[in-house]
Amino acid sequence: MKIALAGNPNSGKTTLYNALTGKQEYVGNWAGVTVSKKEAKLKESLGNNIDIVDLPGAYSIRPYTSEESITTDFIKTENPDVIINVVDSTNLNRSLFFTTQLLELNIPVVVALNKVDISKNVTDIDINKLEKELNCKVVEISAAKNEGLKNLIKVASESSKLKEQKNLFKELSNIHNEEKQDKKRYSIVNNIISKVENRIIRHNEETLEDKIDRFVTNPIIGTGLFILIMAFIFNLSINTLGPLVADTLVGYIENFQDAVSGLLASIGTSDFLNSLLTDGIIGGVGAVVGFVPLVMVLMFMLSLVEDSGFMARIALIFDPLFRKVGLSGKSIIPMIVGYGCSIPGIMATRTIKDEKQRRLTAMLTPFVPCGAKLPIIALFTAAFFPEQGYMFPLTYLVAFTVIICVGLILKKVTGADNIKNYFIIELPQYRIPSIKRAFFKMLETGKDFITRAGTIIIVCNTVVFIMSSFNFKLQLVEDAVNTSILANIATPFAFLLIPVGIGVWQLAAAAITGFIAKEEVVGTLAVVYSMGAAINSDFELVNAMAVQETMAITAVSALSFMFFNLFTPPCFAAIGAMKSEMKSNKWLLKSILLQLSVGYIVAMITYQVGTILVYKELGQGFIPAVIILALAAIYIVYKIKSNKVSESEKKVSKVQVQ
Ligand SMILES: Nc1nc2c(ncn2[C@@H]2O[C@H](COP(=O)(O)OP(=O)(O)OP(=O)(O)O)[C@@H](O)[C@H]2O)c(=O)[nH]1
Ligand SMILES: [Mg+2]
Repeated sequence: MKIALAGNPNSGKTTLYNALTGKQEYVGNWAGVTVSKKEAKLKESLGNNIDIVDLPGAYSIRPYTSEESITTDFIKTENPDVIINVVDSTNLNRSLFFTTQLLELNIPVVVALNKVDISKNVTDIDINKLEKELNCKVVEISAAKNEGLKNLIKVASESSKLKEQKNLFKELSNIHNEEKQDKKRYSIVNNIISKVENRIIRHNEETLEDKIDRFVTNPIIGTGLFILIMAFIFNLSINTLGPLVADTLVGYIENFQDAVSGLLASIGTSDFLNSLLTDGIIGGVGAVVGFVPLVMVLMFMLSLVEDSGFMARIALIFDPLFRKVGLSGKSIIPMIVGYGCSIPGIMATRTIKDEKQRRLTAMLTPFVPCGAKLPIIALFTAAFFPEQGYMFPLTYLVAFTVIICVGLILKKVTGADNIKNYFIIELPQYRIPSIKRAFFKMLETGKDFITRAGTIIIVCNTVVFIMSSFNFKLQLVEDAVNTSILANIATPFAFLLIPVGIGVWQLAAAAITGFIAKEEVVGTLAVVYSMGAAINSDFELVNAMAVQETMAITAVSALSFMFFNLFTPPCFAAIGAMKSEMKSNKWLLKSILLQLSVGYIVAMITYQVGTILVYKELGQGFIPAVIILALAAIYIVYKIKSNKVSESEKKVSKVQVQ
């Protein structure tokens, strides 16, 4: 038997799905979290041979956004045996519109009145009357508290056997004008509500929550609060709790490295094999894994903030700003999700209706520093700016500025400013965040990171180590690494990076491997500079002096290298996600070119301007840098001009048609 979970966004379908199947799918306290359907078996303790399908939230059977159409398509084509319509009981009024539509599909429907744990003190719903009005079973549950689930499954199984569920709303489908039909439907819903619901707190009464919201959604207070919370979170994960855990872990890794090295020496393996294993693999992977605790602490904290309902308010505050750059407030949700990993972030763009805005958001989302970029930021800020604790959060602020500036340029270049859109985000209820959920999310992030370290990073590091140990004649190059295969391949790229201030083959090699996986930037640096012990165990993140000495670049170059890695195209996997979401090779190519140029130019400006300001001299490749910048400026101006011309041509041709 197949049960589909359908309902409005944020009604708790995924929470129910997780409770029924034992899965840990992403639950967020805002609308539009689930963007593709998920399917799994019901837990044995609740029943046998039942498949549960979780669907993206929808307000209507007639789809308005691409993830809503997944829901409609699924229900129409896959014929589930029964639909559980998950309804947020604190918001019955809005939910029933969709319920009445589901009831017209000739598939048995059971209404699961969810969140009864919190709705009892705002509203009183007469279940029996509601069942009569809708002519379907209504079951009270709390997905979050695991209440009423057994009964729900029992009722759903019984209902699935119903051959015919008499539909009380047939007359509606006879109204062919959509607008009229919707109006009629609203009036029917309102009529039902007036009979079954007795709200203790009326919709138009100001609750405590409303009062808090008036305060929090004030742009200045909200932004200030956001910055404070973020600063606290960053501080905790980068300066205190994170390093404390990282320290212990790095201690273990170092002991392991020594043990393996001792063991190999006692067996008498060759020097090369010994150093491949200890420096190349354990050292390189260890350099990456050492940062996992930071990422985990960060994810834990962000998940708590998300769950409290605060992030949805932030989206609302930033809406006007995002709108100015041709995006919508909805664009901020992919970007918040993108903190963890760009891939789900890019997928979350599906909730954006307008195709162009959707693609633009997918283009910009990878500029948000994802979890895999965190080791790069942590390493470089800690090694080159050990006294300037603000450098870490500042990096995120730079990323935000880059997004806004690039968005603005894109808007001018593509003419996306002509799009009118309305931002509807439901403000979810505030609540005490779930430690358990945050904990699971943290574990999952850690697991992902370690899995990647154990697969792709090991492979990359082995290849990098071998390539940096041999020359093209396959001779070991021991002391003259500058003649290694890796050095030979990376040198031409390093040449291109001279105006960026990072024209050394080691850095070029690290940046190239970063396209495979961003963690590998740190992994490669650990190999090419043999600095497995970059993260030391003396209660500070990295051994700043040691790193500065081995890398021998200026602080300004280090910053430029960091920006280059943050803003050039993301890893292969994220590029794949961009490809599948944009559904156009032309757009994909444009995005990659855009990201390459943005990364290059931001890093170049940082280096050239920084060198003049800090060291009072001209940076390397100053002249080429000026030329590149001038060309870029000319190109942008040209594009904007030609866009304006084509806009006015369009207007002219419209007039002619009329
Ligand atoms: N108090 C309470 N909160 C709940 C309950 N069920 C779900 N929630 C919360 O409601 C919010 C939305 O839950 P989700 O399961 O992500 O909602 P969804 O319907 O899958 O949302 P979309 O995927 O956006 O369509 C989360 O913050 C949940 O923790 C419940 O029974 N009680
Ligand atoms: Mg969901």
